[in-house]
Formats: sequence, C-alpha cells, structure tokens
Amino acid sequence: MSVTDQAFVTLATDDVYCQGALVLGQSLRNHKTSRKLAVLVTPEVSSGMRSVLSSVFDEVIEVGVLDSADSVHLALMQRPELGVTFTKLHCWTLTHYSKCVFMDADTLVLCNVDELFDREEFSAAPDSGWPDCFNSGVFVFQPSLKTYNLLLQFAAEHGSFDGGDQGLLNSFFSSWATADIGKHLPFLYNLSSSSVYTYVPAFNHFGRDAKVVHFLGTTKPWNYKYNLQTKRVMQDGTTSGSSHQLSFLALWWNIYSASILPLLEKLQKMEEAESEECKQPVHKVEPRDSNARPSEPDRPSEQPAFQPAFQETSEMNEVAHFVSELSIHFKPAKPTPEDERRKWEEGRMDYMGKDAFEHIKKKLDAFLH
Ligand SMILES: O=c1ccn([C@@H]2O[C@H](COP(=O)(O)OP(=O)(O)O[C@H]3O[C@H](CO)[C@@H](O)[C@H](O)[C@H]3O)[C@@H](O)[C@H]2O)c(=O)[nH]1
Ligand SMILES: [Mn+2]
Repeated sequence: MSVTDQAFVTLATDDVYCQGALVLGQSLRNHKTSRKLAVLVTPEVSSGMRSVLSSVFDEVIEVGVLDSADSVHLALMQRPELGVTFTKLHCWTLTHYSKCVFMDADTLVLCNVDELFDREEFSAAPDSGWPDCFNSGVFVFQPSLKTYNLLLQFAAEHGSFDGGDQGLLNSFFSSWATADIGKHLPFLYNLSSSSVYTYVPAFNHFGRDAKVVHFLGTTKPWNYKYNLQTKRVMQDGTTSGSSHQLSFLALWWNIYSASILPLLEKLQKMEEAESEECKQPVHKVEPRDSNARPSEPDRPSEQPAFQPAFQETSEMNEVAHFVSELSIHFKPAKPTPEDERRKWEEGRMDYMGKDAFEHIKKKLDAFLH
C-alpha cells in the first residue's frame, strides 16, 4: 500500500550534507517505506547533486536559506555552523502532504519506521544531552502555513536558546516535556550514536531494537574513511569510538558504497562526457597517491562539490589491482553554467547574514498583509 499524502522529509544545504541525505533516503527505500521521500535543498546545492537526489527521492524541493545568525548562542554549543538549521522550518510549508516525518540528513533507518505516521504533531524523542528537551533530528509534524508563520514570528521575537532549530522548536512546542506522553517517541527512534557508549548496559539490553541511528555531533559518517575489503571504517589517531558506533558507521558506508557511489559515478561520467564537448573542467575521481599520509577529514568549503576519491592501499594485491579505501573529498568547484543561470534567474534573497531576523520578519509581514 502506498500513502501518497505523507512523506519523510530531510534537508541538505550543500553538497556535503547531500551525501547524508542520499544514504538516509536509500535506507528508507531499502526498508520499503510506503511513504513519499522529499528533500529540501538550498540554492548552493549543485545541479548535478540535485539530479542524483532525484533518483532516490520523489521530490527535490528548493527553499531559501534561513539562518539564525546567532553566533553567541551557537558558540555555547561550539557549533557555529548550525545557524543554517533554521532552514528546517521550511518543512512546514509542504502542505501538499497531510503529515510528515522530518529526519536529519545524518540519520539512518535500521528497519521500516512507517508506524511513526500513527503519531501526531509534535512528536519527537528525548535529547540524550537534556532529556526534558526533544532532539530535533527526528520528528512528526503536520505541514501548515499558519504554523510556519508562527514559527518565523517566534524566531524573530525570541530567537533560539541554542542558536539552532532545536532550541527554537523546544521553546515553541514547550509543552512537549509534560503534556502528552503519546508525543514522546521512544529513544530507539532517534538513538544518538554517541549515547551508545555513555550508557553501555542500556545499549546492550535495548540496542538490538534500535530503529533510527543519529550521527549527531561534529564528526559525521562522511568525514571517516572506509575500507571496502574489510567493510570497516578506518580509525585514525583522532577517532575514538565503541565497536557499536563503528558498526553503525560501517553500515552507513555500506549503503553509501553499494547504492550511492554508483549514482555519483554515473553522474561524473555524464559530466565528463559533457565537458569533452564544452571543454570545461569537471570534478574528477582519481586514485590518490598511496604514499600520502591520510589527512584530517576535509571540512566543507564555501562552495562545496562532492568528489568521491578512491585511495589505494600501499600494499598492492598481486592478483588483482583493486581499490580498497574510500573517502569523500570536498573541494571547491566552480558552479556549472546551469548553476549560475539558476541563481541568476532566482535573484532572490537568501536570508543569510546578520540581518537574518529582519529578513524573516519582512517575509512574515508579507504573509500577514
Ligand atoms: O550546514 C548544514 C548543517 C545542517 N544541515 C541540516 O540540518 C540538520 C541538522 O544539523 P546536524 O549537523 O545534523 O546537527 P546535529 O549534530 O544533529 O545537532 C543538533 O542540533 C541541531 C541544531 O539545533 C539540530 O538541527 C539537530 O537535530 C540536533 O541533533 C542536518 O542533519 C542537515 O539535514 C544542513 O543541511 N547543512
Ligand atoms: Mn543531526
């Protein structure tokens, strides 16, 4: 049975987070969801990546960037990059759906979770850091322009106590902690991979029933390296993790290498063929220097574009010369002419920068009058 007026929704504001969105979408497909899959993207997401997204998601929807620009509160979390998570609020505008489940791009489903649609707005699981707050990485909501506008108004008036969407949503849906236990999703629907080692006995006892893993925190699965032969995530000196955490990471990479990489390679071949015609530089997949020291995980840059790069191990297999180590590199790419054209045609405000709240308020006023 397919339910076409309900959807899982995620968000990616750049080509880096798209890698996570793709794995999440694929995990939902693998577990045969009967709901639609929608991804919100912002103008920065390249046209190549949009086409890859559209082979996994039913809908790729462009939205403008909403940024809290609240460096003071974000500094308390040591996550200056998360102001842009206000963009999540756009999910309430998807009124062609009657109900949705939002999932962060750094989550992964381990089984079919369609039963989440039995819940009402606003349902979410406790945050492992402050359990009287919900974590905003997985939540059930009902799209509504009225709610959307109220959220923008609330943001303009009160801001967010953590500078991100989670602080804002917790203040807005403030009765969550006490009003209705039916709106508390079990922690198993948003298992933060880091709490696995902070309460090991609980994980040993309940962990087998985990339904959604959330790679919350600064280091995301795409920042690791993966060994295709052993099917394990490679640890460098800076990486520590329990074996459970490592197996969740390996699962993410399994899906990435089996289902997402072929799509990216297809795109790359097409781009290369096109550039042969137009003689333009493109992203390349290249074997990396096998003697080079593994570097720090690359941080996304201003205009990131994906570059899956194969890295060969130093000990070559004598029988077959094959690629065994995989890591994702992001390097600044020149936007394609298509990207340029799109930005030009849109010619619209991106709600970024220090006047973010002013922009939000303007938008709100436009709606109200
Ligand atoms: O540059 C960015 C940053 C975030 N996102 C999206 O926003 C989500 C939230 O960001 P994430 O890096 O996953 O944050 P967390 O490490 O999970 O941190 C917490 O704090 C965030 C800010 O309040 C909340 O959005 C999260 O749900 C909460 O788990 C991501 O998954 C993406 O879908 C982007 O698309 N681009
Ligand atoms: Mn997250």
